[in-house]
Amino acid sequence: MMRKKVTIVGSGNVGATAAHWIAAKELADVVLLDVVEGVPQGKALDLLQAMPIEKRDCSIIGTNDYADTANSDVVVITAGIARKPGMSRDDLLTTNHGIMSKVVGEVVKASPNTIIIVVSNPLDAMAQTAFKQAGFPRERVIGMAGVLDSARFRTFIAEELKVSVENVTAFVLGGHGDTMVPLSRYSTMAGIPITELIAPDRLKELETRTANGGAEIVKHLKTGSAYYAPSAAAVEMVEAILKDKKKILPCAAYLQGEYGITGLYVGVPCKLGAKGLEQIIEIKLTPEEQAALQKSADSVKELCTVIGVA
Ligand SMILES: NC(=O)C1=CN([C@@H]2O[C@H](COP(=O)(O)OP(=O)(O)OC[C@H]3O[C@@H](n4cnc5c(N)ncnc54)[C@H](O)[C@@H]3O)[C@@H](O)[C@H]2O)C=CC1
Ligand SMILES: O=C([O-])CC(=O)C(=O)O
Repeated sequence: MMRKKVTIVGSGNVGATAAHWIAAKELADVVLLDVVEGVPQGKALDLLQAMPIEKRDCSIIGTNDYADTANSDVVVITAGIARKPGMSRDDLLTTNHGIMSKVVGEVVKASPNTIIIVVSNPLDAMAQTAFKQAGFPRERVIGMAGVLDSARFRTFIAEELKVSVENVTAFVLGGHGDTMVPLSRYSTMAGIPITELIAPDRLKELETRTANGGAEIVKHLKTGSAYYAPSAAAVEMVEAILKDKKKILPCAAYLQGEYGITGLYVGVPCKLGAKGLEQIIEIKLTPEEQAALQKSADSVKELCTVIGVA
């Protein structure tokens, strides 16, 4: 059987670490691409030389040439600038919009049948940019944010309840920004709703920490933003697609009336399989939850309007 091929555009912190997770899981051959000469080549060669130690067989190449990315099964786009302390993700909008538009044009020429996973920020507006630029059906352009935000929420819940992270499920919906919507009502410990286990005030604190999860790490790092959990989250999506797992994950998807939202990328529960986005799961929301989701969608729309992709 031919191995699958995954291209990662942007070989910085998130991109290179995503390559690391893919290789460690032996999921696919990896092509790391960047505009900077030498960096993708050096990181790819270094990672490749870890394979005998890790007992994994993957080809890993670094390049500046999209010809090497031809016919990728999945392309993960992490190209762009990351924020520093004092910045919001929205401050990256114009620069990353320019980068995303260029990158997607090249990706699509080299791999017209690929599935694109967008990671660059501000996430939902960048997914919308990629979707419009690619001209692909919505099934093949998906944004990564909800898996990360939910993983943060799960981490905090597991710490609070002193249980294994494996026992905790959680959903965070909405745009990947301050207005994201951690859905405590649909989050569980061993199947028990956490709303029955954690007092409302404390739960609110965990939700707020989740919504500020990215900024908390930026404040520590000072030179950039999170990358271990973000890259692991993107790779969970890659794995669900390559293995046709039909896995339900919160992802940014182009809504066409679901949740009362049309023509916009927003984080919702999605089924991922070999075709990419295979289904959007509509869960019943309370009026407060629906209003919070709508508010989040409104802030995504504002950004999309600024860059002309609304
Ligand atoms: N969706 C999410 O949940 C998350 C999104 N991010 C975003 O992901 C992006 C990448 O973050 P990091 O890897 O930490 O940044 P980084 O600065 O370490 O890496 C970005 C890389 O993109 C490359 N690049 C810039 N323009 C390019 C182009 N035209 N073509 C190819 N490569 C290009 C740069 O040379 C650099 O190597 C940022 O926008 C960040 O905000 C980061 C974490 C989570
Ligand atoms: O905070 C950032 O800028 C990077 C990101 O999206 C996250 O870690 O959630």
